Amino acid sequence: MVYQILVSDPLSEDGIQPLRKADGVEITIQTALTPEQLAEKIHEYDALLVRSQTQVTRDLISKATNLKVIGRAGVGVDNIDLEAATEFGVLVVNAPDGNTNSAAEHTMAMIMSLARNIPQAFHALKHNKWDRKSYVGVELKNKTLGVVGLGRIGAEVAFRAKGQRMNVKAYDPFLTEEKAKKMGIGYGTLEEVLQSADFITVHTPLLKETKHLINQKAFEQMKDGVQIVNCARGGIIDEEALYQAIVTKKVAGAALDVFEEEPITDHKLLELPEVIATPHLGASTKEAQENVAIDVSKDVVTFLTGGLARNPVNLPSVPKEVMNKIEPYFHLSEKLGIFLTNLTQEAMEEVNIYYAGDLTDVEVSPLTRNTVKGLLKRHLGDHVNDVNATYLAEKKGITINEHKTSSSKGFTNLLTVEVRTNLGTRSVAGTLLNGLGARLVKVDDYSVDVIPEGHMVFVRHKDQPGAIGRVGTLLAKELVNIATMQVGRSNVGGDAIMILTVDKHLEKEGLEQLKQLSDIYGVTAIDL
Ligand SMILES: NC(=O)C1=CN([C@@H]2O[C@H](COP(=O)(O)OP(=O)(O)OC[C@H]3O[C@@H](n4cnc5c(N)ncnc54)[C@H](O)[C@@H]3O)[C@@H](O)[C@H]2O)C=CC1
Ligand SMILES: O=C(O)C(=O)COP(=O)(O)O
Repeated sequence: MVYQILVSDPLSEDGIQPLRKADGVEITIQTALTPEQLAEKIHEYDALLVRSQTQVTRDLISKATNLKVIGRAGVGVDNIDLEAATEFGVLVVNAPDGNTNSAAEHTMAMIMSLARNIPQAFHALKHNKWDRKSYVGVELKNKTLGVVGLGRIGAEVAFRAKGQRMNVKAYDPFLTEEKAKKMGIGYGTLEEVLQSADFITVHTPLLKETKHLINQKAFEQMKDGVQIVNCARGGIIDEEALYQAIVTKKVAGAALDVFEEEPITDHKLLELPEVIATPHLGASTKEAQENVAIDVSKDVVTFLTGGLARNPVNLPSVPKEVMNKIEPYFHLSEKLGIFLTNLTQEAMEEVNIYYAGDLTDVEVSPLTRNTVKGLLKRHLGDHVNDVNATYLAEKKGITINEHKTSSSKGFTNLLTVEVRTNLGTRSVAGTLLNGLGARLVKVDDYSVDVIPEGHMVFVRHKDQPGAIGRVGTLLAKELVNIATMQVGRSNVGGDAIMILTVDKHLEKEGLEQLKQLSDIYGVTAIDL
């Protein structure tokens, strides 16, 4: 299998070497496609690599029938419809660390350019004007820099601003007073930061909650003559409100690397002498581009070839040590889901997954997703994967609950899956036996010992002499060879079950004949 990868934005050639060197992948670089051209050819690709230009919309993703992964060579994923990607089972990975330094340096360059009017003075000089009077600046020393969003880039900017002898005051929902103290910076609410800063720089992602975070009301709270920097995302600052704040002299200057709409050349903010700007250059350094392209290329290849991506955006990332512990259970968890979904004829309302024994002290959410994938596959097919399994379950109104329990029933590890429908509850439990592999150990209330593999026939019957023989005889007549058989009963003469593993899939006709046998309550063919 050769995976087809499309690179639709300019990526560093040195950075995509991991892709070029990988076996089983073929790269196509086409960075000038119109949205329509991209939509037309996207179905040919297994992976798409982008920066911030390509708009990866729901419509595009819905046409990408072979797409498995979208790699964003950079941080911001606001150009990718994450909900659609998740729904269609497409993993999104980004490269969150590779351009932090460049973005922080660019922010500092913008702050210093603003403070000393460097772009304006240069522009005048280029136009033969030796003007020293108009471009008197301000020092950074002892001024307060308000940092809104103290993540990777915000923190690097804060660190550098301290080097300029600035006082730094930051607001971030995850920032505590203690952490701020350790970093040697001030801590405040958004309002306190806005009120006290001489320069304000934003470093949040663009989210519903951060759209127009800096709006007219925010400008009103600021000091007169404040200077504003946005090297994060257009839209965090309300451009109309910024324009008004500049023309009314509330804001003395603004440095913008990003805009609500990009690319843009004729914007009324660009006509103001107080505004300096760059065309989204924060991450445009040789080093950053190489870093992000390497990171994202590695993740895309790893994921396509069955590995675990380091920087998933629409899946929680799982540390390697945790993955090593839970990986052996993956096979079992999916099989339990598939087995149980075959026993469940009615619509699932609730799924409870119980982890016991060795599984109580590790992060098990990847196993939960895998079990849910197994549960949904029968009706939704291969369209269900680890990315969209829990999302699709929730969309179908199925509640998924994960429980850790001390009741491991004597097994060193035990995974129990229980499905509730309007008719009651069905459950199946499995364990991983040291050196022997996976086993089904319980179906509803019956204890069993079955390898969850291959073709199976699950029979519910009355515990009567001859019931087992009749099933065996009929299967022999259908030329279905029985490999193993497990029986269990509630009490003598009561309800009982048989789990047969057989050498081939039991066809519908054979199934119907089995159901007609006396003392048989139900028969299900299960292919694991
Ligand atoms: N201009 C450019 O070329 C570049 C722009 N960026 C942009 O910079 C931004 C920050 O990137 P990173 O620092 O890597 O991300 P990050 O995820 O490390 O940091 C973002 C921080 O914003 C905080 N935050 C979220 N909502 C907030 C709110 N309402 N108020 C205050 N803080 C809030 C988060 O808690 C987090 O600490 C992103 O929007 C990214 O796309 C990143 C690289 C280059
Ligand atoms: O990483 C980010 O979020 C950036 O904004 C960089 O964007 P770019 O890859 O330069 O189009």
